[in-house]
Amino acid sequence: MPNSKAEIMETKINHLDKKGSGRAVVWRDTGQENPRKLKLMVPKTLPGEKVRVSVEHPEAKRTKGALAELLEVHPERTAAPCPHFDKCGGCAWQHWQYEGQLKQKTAHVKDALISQGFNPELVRDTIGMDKPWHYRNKMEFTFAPDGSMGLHEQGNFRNIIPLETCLIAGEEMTAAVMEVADWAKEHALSGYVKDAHEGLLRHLMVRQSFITGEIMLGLFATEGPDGSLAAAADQLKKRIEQKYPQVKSLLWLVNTDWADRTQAEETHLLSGRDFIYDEIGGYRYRLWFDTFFQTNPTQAQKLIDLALEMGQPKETEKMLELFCGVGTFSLPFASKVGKLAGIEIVESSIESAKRNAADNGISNTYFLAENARMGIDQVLEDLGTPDILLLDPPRAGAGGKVMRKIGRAQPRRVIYVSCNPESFAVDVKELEQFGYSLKEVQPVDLFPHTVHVECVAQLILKEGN
Ligand SMILES: C[S@@+](CC[C@H](N)C(=O)[O-])C[C@H]1O[C@@H](n2cnc3c(N)ncnc32)[C@H](O)[C@@H]1O
Repeated sequence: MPNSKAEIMETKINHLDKKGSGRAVVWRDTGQENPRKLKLMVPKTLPGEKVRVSVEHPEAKRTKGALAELLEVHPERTAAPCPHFDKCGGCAWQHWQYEGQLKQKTAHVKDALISQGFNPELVRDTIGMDKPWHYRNKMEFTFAPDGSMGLHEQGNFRNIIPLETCLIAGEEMTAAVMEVADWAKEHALSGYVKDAHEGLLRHLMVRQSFITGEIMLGLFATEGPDGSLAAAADQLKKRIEQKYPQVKSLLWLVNTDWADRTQAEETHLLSGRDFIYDEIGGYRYRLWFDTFFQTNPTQAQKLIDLALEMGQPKETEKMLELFCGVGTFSLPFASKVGKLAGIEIVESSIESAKRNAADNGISNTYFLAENARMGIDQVLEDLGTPDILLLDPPRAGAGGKVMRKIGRAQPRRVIYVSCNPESFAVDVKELEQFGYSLKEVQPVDLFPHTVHVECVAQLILKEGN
């Protein structure tokens, strides 16, 4: 229901924040001697746009405004093609022509480097996608209390928008997901209610290999598929097997935890095997439901190619890789260097990395399940000074301690793959004191229509070090 206290205000969008929403300032006349400053966050707007905004809490110092009318329009504004765009929290920028999004991502990386005193000329233009739609090979949908399924509403995480389509998910995946949604509706199965900690269905995870075509469906529920649920589960199995033969793994996963994560205490295999095969760069990978794998395989291939181009691996060289996951960068590099050691904190990913190396006939690798900060000393002792060091840390970055250990180890070339320009800039700054210079930074767009940007960067040890 619209708030009767809501005020309509006119303002101009100054800039975009980290989540891709417009930011503006309004000086409100409150009848007092001085007007009051109100900082506004206005989603789905673009820099420079003049807008009329509806503000539900005008008395606050900072709050959110809903776009009511566009008075002056950004030249790169376009009609968002997805019917869910206005509400869905999945995409921030479908209303911005793709070229504009890419320019913004390049500027974001440059700003992060400038903040640490680097030359922004080192940053190349962001590499985009030829077709920036249906690029995601993995999605997680949530069940609402009434058993309908969809994506979280922007700014109102508890609200679920029932799914009709998703323009960033692989098309075949969405069709299989809709089949599960119909099945849940026909059996009148309840969705989980977080506050009351009751209800049955929580999430549906879907992943597909765009190369092998294999699909995995993982249904997260608070009870197992037995007793009163056995018949419904059996029907789901038959339905999926008949209509979607490309689903090679259908899992019923039990999660009774209060935490709303896609984790499982019990795994029940309804159909197929408990993993699917995927491929990237000609290497084959087994993916279980909880395996981290690059979600945009087309662009991930570009990251790998860039890392190889910058790293120039040679047969006689030794390499150390930190945060190696299941080996997405390790396998292509291992086939070019003499020896490769990889460190990763998640034990199951390291088990996968070992198996993936073996499945692909690669035998010059050594993988260690350990925190990078601790594991690096151990591996350096065995390996000696690596010629190449590649790191691909999570969003928080590698951190000062790890970076200083890298600096002291003195590898000749460092390749940094990053998903967060800010933590990347802080991390690489640490290496300057050890004689490294940043050579180039190549942003790559792995998540079109969102604010995220990845980078591959090369640092080299200056002569005389
Ligand atoms: C951005 S992912 C990169 C994975 C891999 N390079 C890939 O492309 O699949 C970051 C990885 O770092 C791992 N990780 C997070 N914290 C870590 C730590 N302290 N030490 C080692 N690995 C860590 C995560 O489990 C994850 O696999």
